[in-house]
Amino acid sequence: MTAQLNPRGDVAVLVPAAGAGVRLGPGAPKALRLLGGEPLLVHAVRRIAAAPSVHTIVVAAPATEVAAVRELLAPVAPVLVVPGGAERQASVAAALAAVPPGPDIVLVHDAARALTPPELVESVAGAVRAGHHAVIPVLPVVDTIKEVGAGEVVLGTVDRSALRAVQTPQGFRRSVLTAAHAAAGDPLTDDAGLVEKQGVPVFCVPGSEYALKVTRPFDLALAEHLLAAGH
Ligand SMILES: Nc1ccn([C@@H]2O[C@H](COP(=O)(O)OP(=O)(O)OP(=O)(O)O)[C@@H](O)[C@H]2O)c(=O)n1
Ligand SMILES: C[C@](O)(CO)[C@H](O)COP(=O)(O)O
Repeated sequence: MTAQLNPRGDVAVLVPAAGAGVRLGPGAPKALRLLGGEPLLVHAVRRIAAAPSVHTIVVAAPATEVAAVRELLAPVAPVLVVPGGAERQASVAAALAAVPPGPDIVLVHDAARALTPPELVESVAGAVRAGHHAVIPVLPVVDTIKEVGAGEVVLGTVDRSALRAVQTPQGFRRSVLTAAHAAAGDPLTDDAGLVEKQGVPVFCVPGSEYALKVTRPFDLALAEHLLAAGH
């Protein structure tokens, strides 16, 4: 099977899926844990593949699970699978290195955001296509945010009007993401952070509540409800 989805598409999506899922508790690597009877990664890839602009999907799998992940995803969508690294950033770099010639837009999307709608993939890619070299989906921060010091004593209340909670997929001109990873130092938690360090402006688009990251057991329970409700 070719690893290409839409040959006219201009978007490659990298899916870091090599994390352990420590915060979710003991079990299989998080991307392989079940949501509605199917691994999180299957849900994520199915939704990415439904986005019409997507040309190629590259999954960074846990190193010991590469063959199993290829087999798992074969009936879902044509994908390339590479071994991930010890940090998310290394997993993204490995997937980026495997993108074939062609796509000029690269999105990076956590397998853990399993219910992300295809429309968000399209809106992030569309903003890159429109001229923004780096694009992130964001949500407003809904809670009051406190800065806390030693002994759990509040130091102050943070002005949250300028704060945003950041999701994936994050989208980039391919050359911009490649240069940012080539220059990367200590691992950061997201790719936009690397691009910011290069002085490239990062543009925000509205995120989606359904793009929640399954991080803790509560998130998985919430995702189960959303899936059962048809998302
Ligand atoms: N070495 C790593 C670490 C993380 N990821 C991926 O990056 C995404 C976001 O990471 P997170 O949700 O924090 O996953 P984990 O690192 O698995 O979580 P934890 O810190 O609880 O172990 C996930 O899809 C995860 O599989 C990865 O590909 N390679
Ligand atoms: C990339 C990310 O999902 C954006 O919210 C997030 O930064 C991943 O961070 P984590 O600490 O590895 O969950």
